[in-house]
Amino acid sequence: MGTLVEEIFSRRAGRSVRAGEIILLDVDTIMSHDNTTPLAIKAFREIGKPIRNPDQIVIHFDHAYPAPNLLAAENQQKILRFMREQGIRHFYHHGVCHQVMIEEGFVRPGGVVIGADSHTVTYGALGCFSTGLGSSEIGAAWVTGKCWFRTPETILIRLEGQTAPGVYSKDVMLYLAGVLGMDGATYRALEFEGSYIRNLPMHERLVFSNMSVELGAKCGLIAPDEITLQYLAQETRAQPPFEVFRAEQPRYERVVEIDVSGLEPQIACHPDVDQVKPLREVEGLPIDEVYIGTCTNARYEDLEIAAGILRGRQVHRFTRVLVTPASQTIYEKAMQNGLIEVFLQAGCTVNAPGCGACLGRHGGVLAPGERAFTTMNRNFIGRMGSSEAEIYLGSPAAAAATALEGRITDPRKYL
Ligand SMILES: CC(C)[C@H](C(=O)O)[C@@H](O)C(=O)O
Ligand code: SF4
Repeated sequence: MGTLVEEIFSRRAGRSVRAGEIILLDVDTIMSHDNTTPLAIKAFREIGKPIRNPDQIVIHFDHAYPAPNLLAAENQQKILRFMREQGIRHFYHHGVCHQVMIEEGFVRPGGVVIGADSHTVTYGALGCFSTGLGSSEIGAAWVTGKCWFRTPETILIRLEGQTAPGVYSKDVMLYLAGVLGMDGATYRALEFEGSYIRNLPMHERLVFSNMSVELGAKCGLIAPDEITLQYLAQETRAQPPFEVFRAEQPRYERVVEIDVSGLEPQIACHPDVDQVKPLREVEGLPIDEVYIGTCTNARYEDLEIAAGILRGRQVHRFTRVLVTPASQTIYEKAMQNGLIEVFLQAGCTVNAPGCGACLGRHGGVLAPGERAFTTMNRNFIGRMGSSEAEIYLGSPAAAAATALEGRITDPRKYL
């Protein structure tokens, strides 16, 4: 009984848990990656106790992979040695950690997953409580297999209606970021529901959970349903049976209702994710780099939408257009279905799956004065390289249209 997060915590604890309560829970999986594992190892060594269960631990190389410099190479070498020493088998270098976690079946409705990465919240779209933690907390969880949480209060986001052509879940989420603001959900659980969500395919639902942390949320949950179960069966290695549950007589701290029917394509402007406007208002702004990638919007369907716009056309001569599929599986499917060919023929650069240009360390770093349009989730100053660069966020369709014109372009023009 209660909100989705109370429901998940109660099931796990075997008794009724309510918002505000601090609770110690067994976790299913503990995730970290090339960027955060070294500090977790340090914390683990300081604790000086053995790993409870190496099979609970999943480590990814994705943030700067293949290593773009000596420091990254040495860190990855150190992690590989640690995994061998500790018998950690779940190691992936097959794309952005969050996408791979889902594909490989580590994410289940009712599950509890922690990760040394803020976008661990992504798994909430499958009804899994998941949240990002600091590396030392992760090192401690390796030893105990547990983690403490303060059960968050919940803000319900009720989304009704149907979006117009050219408007995607990314536009709706950006609009919500504009409404709530960057600290609008600090340490709250977000719960997404309504007729829009119920009809939404999983790849679009994932955008809401993924970007929940941009509003400060501890998690972003969607109740598991038929769409969830089908997705788990068809797109992941997760093994049934799966728990299906919903919020029962929930008490919400706040309810935000949005009718998505009237929305047009949105854009988050430099330098914050809540600087959101209808994209039309900044149309024509010149763009040096377009980046279609990340754990937010580089799934197969995102690439398909972008390719649909780029097919048979050429991207602007002086705009770098980078496409980085979220995972190897997505890359492979995109290749089999001719999408990679479309990107290459249009003049895009297709990068190895992973975080790519997102962190500003490799794969498309921005120079001072450059301006990027990307499908990412963050656009704060310095995110993609120079602190004098600007970043704008939008949907894959808007990114593709912008790539063609070399300036911010309304995707509806190319539908
Ligand atoms: C490097 C990592 C800790 C970071 C995060 O936690 O989110 C990164 O993935 C990001 O998106 O900024
Ligand atoms: S793709 Fe970007 S936002 Fe996602 S985990 Fe990687 S660095 Fe973080």
